[in-house]
Amino acid sequence: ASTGTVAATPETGDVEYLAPINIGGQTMVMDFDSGSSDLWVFNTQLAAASQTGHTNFDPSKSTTFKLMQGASFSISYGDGSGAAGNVGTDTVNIGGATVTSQAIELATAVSSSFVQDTQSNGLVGLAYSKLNTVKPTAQKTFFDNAKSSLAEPVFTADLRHNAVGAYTFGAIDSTKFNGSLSWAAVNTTNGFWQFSSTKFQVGTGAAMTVAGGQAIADTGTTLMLANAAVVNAYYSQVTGAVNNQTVGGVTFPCNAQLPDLQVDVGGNYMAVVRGDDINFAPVDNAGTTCFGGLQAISSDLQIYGDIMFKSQFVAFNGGNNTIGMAPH
Ligand SMILES: N[C@H]1[C@H](O)[C@@H](Sc2ccccc2)[C@@H]2OC[C@H]1O2
Repeated sequence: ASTGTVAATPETGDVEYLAPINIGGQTMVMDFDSGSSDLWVFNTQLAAASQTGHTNFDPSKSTTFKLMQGASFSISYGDGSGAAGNVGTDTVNIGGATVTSQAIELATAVSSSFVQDTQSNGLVGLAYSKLNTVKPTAQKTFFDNAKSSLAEPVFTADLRHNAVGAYTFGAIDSTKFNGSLSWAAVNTTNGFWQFSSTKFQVGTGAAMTVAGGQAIADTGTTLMLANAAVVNAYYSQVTGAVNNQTVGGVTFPCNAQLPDLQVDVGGNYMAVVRGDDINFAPVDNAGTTCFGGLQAISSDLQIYGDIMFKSQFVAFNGGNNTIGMAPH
């Protein structure tokens, strides 16, 4: 039984968290994404202009790479970005956890936001394999393939504000969080790490309820996207907060005192998201106006992204489909 741990390094401004994987002897720094289920890479098939600035996997240099005849992928993400291409298999090693025949999706087209993001050379999808986009046959995620050989059928995300954290496969390091993990049931119907989240509390204020509220834990989303009623209640407590359509969301004075936000996870745990972490980044050069890390989403499915992960250590249990959280 194996385990594997890799450093999770934030891009400047905590925009995303990157970690190295080894594919057929080549190290690729990747964006680990618990909100999708494709492992795709920048590679030597891409147009030269798209390859510029990236590490490009070269299948011809891997003695273990095999093309998957007739297979292709095409993925679109929540933010409108996307990638498409063909598919092969190779040995993938993430910090010591190894899968010998992992589907590697080789992009032949990627959207501009990926090309511009030169720190990232692809995504490692860690949601449920039912979301995988490979045709004619959907492929398993690295975690799904590795699960049976891991010491425990789990992976964990220990993401930090402006500091190096870790992704671990096969073990839960209890020195990385305070107290004990609170576990919630995962609803796997949509293929996400989805749980009920219906209760909220802004600072020490009154608790509020969003009937039927659901959320997903998504390491690939930078911010925290919650129900508009919750977001409005939160920013009603922040002097100078305005919904700034030009900038694309709520801003406030950078010196604002931001309350903590508590969100329930699975009905029996209130996860505290630190107010400081909800001050995401300045929008002006003078650094007087800041953009909120908590923003409204119109869909019923809330997306708890890196803003939440900076306050909460998260364990994903693929053995019993539960999600564990504890403050860190
Ligand atoms: N699960 C997330 C995914 O990882 C990113 S893909 C991505 C796009 C551009 C830059 C970096 C990553 C996208 O935003 C939210 C959702 O879709």
